[in-house]
Amino acid sequence: MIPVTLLTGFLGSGKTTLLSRLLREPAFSKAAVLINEFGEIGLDHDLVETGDETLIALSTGCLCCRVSSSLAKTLALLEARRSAGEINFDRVVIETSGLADPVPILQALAGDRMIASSFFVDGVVTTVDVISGASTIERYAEARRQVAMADMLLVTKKDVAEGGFKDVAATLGAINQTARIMDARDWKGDLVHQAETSRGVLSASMQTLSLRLRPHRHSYNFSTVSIVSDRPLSALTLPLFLEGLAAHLGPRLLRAKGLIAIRELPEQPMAIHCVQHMVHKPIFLPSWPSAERRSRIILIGHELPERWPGLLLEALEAEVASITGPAEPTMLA
Ligand SMILES: Nc1nc2c(ncn2[C@@H]2O[C@H](COP(=O)(O)OP(=O)(O)OP(=O)(O)O)[C@@H](O)[C@H]2O)c(=O)[nH]1
Repeated sequence: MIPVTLLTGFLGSGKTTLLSRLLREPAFSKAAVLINEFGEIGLDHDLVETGDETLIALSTGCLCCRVSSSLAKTLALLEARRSAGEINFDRVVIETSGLADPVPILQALAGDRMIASSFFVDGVVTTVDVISGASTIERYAEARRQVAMADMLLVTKKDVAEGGFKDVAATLGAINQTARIMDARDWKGDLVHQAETSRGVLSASMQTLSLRLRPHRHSYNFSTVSIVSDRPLSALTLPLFLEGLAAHLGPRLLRAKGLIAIRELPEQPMAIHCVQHMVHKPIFLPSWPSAERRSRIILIGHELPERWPGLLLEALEAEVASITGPAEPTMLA
């Protein structure tokens, strides 16, 4: 039986960062990884380093609403290829989208006979951001369900807000009395369930949860805006763009992330991240992770305007180029 770890947590709470670290731990060095993102275009699979054949981006869309059948098919295919000796993995990690409800995903895993005969869930790991975790839990039912279903609650970004841990831990403990709560940096990948007990424990917690919380339904009409540009952007444009977005969209913007081709450094894409009001420090990757070299920016939130974020980026880029020198012709989609 192959263990499956479900890695969940609200938008921007640190799932991909944790996963990248986890895959360097010996216990996870032969893990197959399935990544699901909310937007139309995915980025996370480009930000995680692992063997190409065992890193699979599940068709974008919310795993809990639309793609649980593709999850079952993907696991079945992985198992068939493993049995045929074509690929090698000894565990699976599923990173859900930040808006996913874990319950329908666990139900899909438990309800499929083929999956249940080859895989078992060894734990639900939920990341919670110490900066915005408590307010997110208050505002979004999705975040509460992710916390309620967890076996491990991993508090992230403690390095940025050391003092917030106790408060977040108290909020988490009030929702889930049985999960371990710890600093994400201290977790080495140990999990709780064994093959023999996994199904019973999980169905008991799913039942308890369904008594406590209303059935799965997203709390808002979440949407995404994708911006794709095939010419490099000026490094100066991006902070202006992110500030402009934050100022105009306020709490409706939950997440912005992107991989950007920078005019000044075209061989090293810049990864940008905004999580609610917080703009994280951009990081230059050493090289492009795949053949796709266009800049891609994804915004996730509710009541997002479809057109003007792209127009804003274009206008700011033109303005910056007028000061710093001309850029190549624009191609924003
Ligand atoms: N300082 C600090 N930053 C962190 C930590 N964990 C994650 N981040 C930053 O938070 C931002 C979002 O992290 P991700 O790992 O992409 O979050 P995610 O949960 O995978 O995001 P989605 O998949 O979009 O839901 C990035 O800029 C990370 O570098 C942490 O422990 N400390």
